[in-house]
Amino acid sequence: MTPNILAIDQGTTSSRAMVFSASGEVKSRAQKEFDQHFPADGWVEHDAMQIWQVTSQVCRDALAQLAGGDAVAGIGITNQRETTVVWNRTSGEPIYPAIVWQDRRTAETCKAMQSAGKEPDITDRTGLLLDPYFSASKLAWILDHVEGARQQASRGELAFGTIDTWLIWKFTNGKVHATDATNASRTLLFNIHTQQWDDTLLKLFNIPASVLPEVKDCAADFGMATEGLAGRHLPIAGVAGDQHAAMIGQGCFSPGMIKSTYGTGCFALMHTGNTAQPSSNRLLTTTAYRLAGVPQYALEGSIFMAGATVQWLRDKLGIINNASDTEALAASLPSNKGVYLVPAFTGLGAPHWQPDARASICGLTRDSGRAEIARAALEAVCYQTYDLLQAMTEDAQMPIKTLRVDGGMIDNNWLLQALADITGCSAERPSITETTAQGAAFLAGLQLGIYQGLDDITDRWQLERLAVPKMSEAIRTTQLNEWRSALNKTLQS
Ligand SMILES: Nc1ncnc2c1ncn2[C@@H]1O[C@H](COP(=O)(O)OP(=O)(O)O)[C@@H](O)[C@H]1O
Ligand SMILES: O=P(O)(O)OC[C@H](O)CO
Repeated sequence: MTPNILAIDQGTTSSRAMVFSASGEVKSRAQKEFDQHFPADGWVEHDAMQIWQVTSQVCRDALAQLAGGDAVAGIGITNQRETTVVWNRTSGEPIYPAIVWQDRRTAETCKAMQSAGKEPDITDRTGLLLDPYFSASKLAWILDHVEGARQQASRGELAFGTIDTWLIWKFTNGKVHATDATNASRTLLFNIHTQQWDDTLLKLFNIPASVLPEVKDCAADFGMATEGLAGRHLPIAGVAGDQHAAMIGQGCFSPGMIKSTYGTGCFALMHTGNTAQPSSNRLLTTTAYRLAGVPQYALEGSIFMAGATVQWLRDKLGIINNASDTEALAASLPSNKGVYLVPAFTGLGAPHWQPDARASICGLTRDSGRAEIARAALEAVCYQTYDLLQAMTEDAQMPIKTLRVDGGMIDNNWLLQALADITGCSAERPSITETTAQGAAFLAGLQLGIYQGLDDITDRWQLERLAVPKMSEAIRTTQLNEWRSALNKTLQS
């Protein structure tokens, strides 16, 4: 019997379930969006119960599409990271909506802690910055704002989790309260060097240890899923945050390998080996993955608006009908004609971390039209990637070995080539671009003995298209200088 694996990719806007065969082909898939709630300026919430219902529904749908003889050996879970859920251990009901990673309600708390000089020590322990993005201040907010929550927590009645932990709890009917080392690494409560919850950080954020889940390897026994699967019982055997799972799916297992995902935003991670490399460029240091108790580390940089800028062209400017229209528009021009779009719509992420910066378009003339703007939107992603790669190679003190790309935006062949041209680095697109779900399936497969080790996974990675840099050095330098000038104007305004 061929063993298949059910991979769950619980993202920010939708839940996906995909069944992969042992050789890595997609046998079935189902996807469903869920509601986004914006109750106040800068607040973003999800209904954790709805996430559970939608996620278990897509699992049932993907399983129902399988042929009668298709056996499923187990489940891998990957998820939007940092999003924070607190629930009652007895009722299994959340005590407050999930506070999403994008939520900024704790900005003032973080600023006050920064002013009190707390950030350097926190960064040393966690590899992260003192920012509302991460879970700790969100968790403290829930405990402080839901009536009676602190008392319930002190009686051991509450559980905290990121979305992986919440789903594991629901699938196992409250039998397992666990997370993996990558998700734990995004909470600001986990020491990435000792790979344990850190008492100093718990004290600093006023978090009782009683709410925390057990931290396991990415390939481990996370219990038996007995709920939500229409009567099936399947072991949960692999868990990783989505960007970390994409590293696994892209086979980035040695220092200098980078995976960069271009969806709504862009997240680039560079493997840096078995020591956590601190950043002097305000990149994040994080656990890339942990197998058999041994952590591997990565440097991470994020761009807030990648495909989201293309959505803006479609939904707000109305200059394209579909995201894919940008490809022909960009290709229709012989050059960018000096037009640059700095997509700081929600501030700028790494390495700038300027939450108050706002977007701009520079270099417009009477002659400029939709093609110039569409091209500038695509090029912006390439310049920002260049900036991240520069910061990464400087921090890691190692050259780039490979740049593997994925995500919905990278279907765009013009963008793929521009990425190689502007970064000066060959960009590799794999045949299966659902690398996040595939990574979760690989992790479960490792635990279940379907794969014997990482070499098995490396062997399964297949190149679909390679973009080699072709742009002349002179044009590249000019464009990078003009980008820098547009960026500086934006940062100074
Ligand atoms: N051919 C294309 N060219 C440019 N952008 C695209 C293209 N196809 C999709 N996108 C963009 O990619 C994003 C969708 O990618 P996806 O990986 O599904 O994102 P996410 O997982 O973050 O929801 C959208 O923001 C869309 O605008
Ligand atoms: O759900 P995505 O793909 O937008 O990813 C979200 C990230 O994990 C947030 O850190």
